[in-house]
Amino acid sequence: MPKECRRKSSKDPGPDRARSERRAAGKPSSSSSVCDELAQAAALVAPPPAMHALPVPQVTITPEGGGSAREILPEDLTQHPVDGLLSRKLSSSSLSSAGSVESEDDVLSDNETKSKGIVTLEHLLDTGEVKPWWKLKTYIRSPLNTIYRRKLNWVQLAGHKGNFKAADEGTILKKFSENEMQCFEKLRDDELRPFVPGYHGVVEKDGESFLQMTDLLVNFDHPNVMDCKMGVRTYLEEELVRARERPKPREDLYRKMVEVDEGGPTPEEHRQRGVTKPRYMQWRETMSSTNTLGFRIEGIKKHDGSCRTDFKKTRSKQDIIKVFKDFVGGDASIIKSYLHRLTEIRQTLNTSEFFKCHEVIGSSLLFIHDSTGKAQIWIIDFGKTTGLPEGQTLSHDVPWQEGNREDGYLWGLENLFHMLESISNEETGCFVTTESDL
Ligand SMILES: O=P(O)(O)O[C@H]1[C@H](O)[C@@H](OP(=O)(O)O)[C@H](OP(=O)(O)O)[C@@H](OP(=O)(O)O)[C@H]1O
Ligand SMILES: Nc1ncnc2c1ncn2[C@@H]1O[C@H](COP(=O)(O)OP(=O)(O)O)[C@@H](O)[C@H]1O
Repeated sequence: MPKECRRKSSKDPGPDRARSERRAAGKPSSSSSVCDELAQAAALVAPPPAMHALPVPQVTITPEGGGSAREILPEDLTQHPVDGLLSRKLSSSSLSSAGSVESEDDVLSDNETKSKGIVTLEHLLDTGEVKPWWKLKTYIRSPLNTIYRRKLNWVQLAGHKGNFKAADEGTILKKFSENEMQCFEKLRDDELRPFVPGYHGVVEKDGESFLQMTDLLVNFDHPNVMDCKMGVRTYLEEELVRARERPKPREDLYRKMVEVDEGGPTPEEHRQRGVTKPRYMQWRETMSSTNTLGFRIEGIKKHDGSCRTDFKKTRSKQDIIKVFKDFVGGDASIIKSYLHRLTEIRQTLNTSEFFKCHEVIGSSLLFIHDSTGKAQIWIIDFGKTTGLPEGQTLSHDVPWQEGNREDGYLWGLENLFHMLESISNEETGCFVTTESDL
């Protein structure tokens, strides 16, 4: 897949390229136009079967995005990085929530590139309409615009910092990605439409392009949010090929690996102080439940404002069940609602034309519920979801082998479903939830 098909700001085509691509496609571009183990260096192996926030890292979402990762260039190296060989390992995502106006001074920032908590989004669009503050749930428009810039408190438990902006009420802006835009456009006519965020087109602001979409948290009151990244693989086959042909060990990924597991890098990688992207992603997959269950927990934000993103080593079924139970506060009815929604999603995925002919990599299921009992699950993040060549389809539930482009999405969904089902059964004593109950 070409570089422009990727979602992160650092890999995206950039505003100029994006603009000219849209121009070429005859699309409008005015600001009003509704216009991301332990592998030795060895061969690949198929995978086995209004916030009262507690202290969490705060960051300011800026148009520039997070810091860019420095790749170690071949000229930096004295030795060939990983002998051109790669093995299996794994990757992440993000979360959001409603909030209030803050002054510029209230906003903290840090140096990480990955978001892991409550963030403050800068408001980019202004319709000029002013509503009384008591009518505004998601954010408050301050009349003292010159003193306070409108900001939206949000929770982004994973994914890249700088990827989101606040927009008109009920919507958010995500940094433009050609790939994700194409997915949203195709999803408009697909059966999956009710399960993905509403797409409102591309918006250009201050020389940058964004995808405008519905803020899924807007109708929740102090929502609990969980991001589960789906699938057995979190990187594209092309990333593997590229790393094999031209390995670029990265120091930032090496550091992230060492932070979790000092023994993660091979002696060679320790010497280089760098690991390649697929190597890192495969390692992440193996450390977490991606390889063994086809999904993993990325982050959680609870109604009390507390956030957790330390799930890199959450791998066993028991640990995941514990996290889910804590997430729903032991409320069996929430689990039942989630099971119901998962059943609908599963049924729809089985008939969706879009799903049939796309490799779905790095996409997440966003679980949201609040104290009213409302519980929803949404399919988000299509930055690395890629169309297959004409006539090719995927089954999404067979093991991945390089070249078959399988993603293990349905296998993961099945495992996730059964895990929630087992919680439901436990929570309700001898009551057994079956599909006909849902
Ligand atoms: O979760 P951690 O361990 O921080 O690793 C991250 C996630 O896997 C990101 O995926 P996501 O955005 O889905 O969370 C991925 O971005 P891509 O999705 O672009 O692959 C990052 O790659 P780099 O951005 O290349 O560092 C990778 O460093
Ligand atoms: N439409 C949305 N409504 C509410 N929150 C969202 C929406 N889209 C994304 N998010 C939040 O932002 C996070 C990052 O989204 P994602 O699309 O995965 O970004 P990235 O491409 O940077 O990984 C998600 O985990 C979720 O919390």
